[in-house]
Amino acid sequence: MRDTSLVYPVRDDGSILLGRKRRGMGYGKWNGFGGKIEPGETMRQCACRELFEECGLVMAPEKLIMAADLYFHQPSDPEWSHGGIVYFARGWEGSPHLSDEMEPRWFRVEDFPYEDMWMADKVWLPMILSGKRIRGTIYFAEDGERVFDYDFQEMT
Ligand SMILES: COc1nc(N)nc2c1ncn2[C@H]1C[C@H](O)[C@@H](COP(=O)(O)OP(=O)(O)OP(=O)(O)O)O1
Repeated sequence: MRDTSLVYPVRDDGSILLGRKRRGMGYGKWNGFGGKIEPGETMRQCACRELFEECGLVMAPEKLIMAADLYFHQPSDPEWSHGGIVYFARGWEGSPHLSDEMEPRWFRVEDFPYEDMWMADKVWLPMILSGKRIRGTIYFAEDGERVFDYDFQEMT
């Protein structure tokens, strides 16, 4: 699969915008906003395009804050495996709205709905929410859901 972007907008009070996926990969799960990179785009441009398409927020690519460089690896299915660059966003324009792809809602970090998110999020999201910048690989089982291993390094 092509590499992907994933953006978590953060308000001044620390709450974070998640979206419940309304179609496609991760259907029904709460996640950040993002998608597959298109030819000719940088990953930052991809992240801002997807953020706008999925909830209407307008963000300048250079203002995104990179938080993680991940590889979602399913050894049994190389076609599924893909990279994911994760950003925080602050200082966007506009207000989030429902789209064909996402139902947006603000969450306090302590109220994150991990039971309705990708299982692996429980492992790496708390690291970046605590201010670490990480690079690493998450090894998924054949179902593309369960996690059987992971390996992260902190980026300096
Ligand atoms: C497998 O682990 C994952 N965890 C999390 N938290 N997010 C993930 C994982 N794998 C993919 N994602 C993210 C990356 C993207 O933001 C979306 C998937 O993007 P999608 O397939 O919807 O990409 P689009 O380009 O929007 O797709 P179409 O235009 O083809 O519908 O999930």
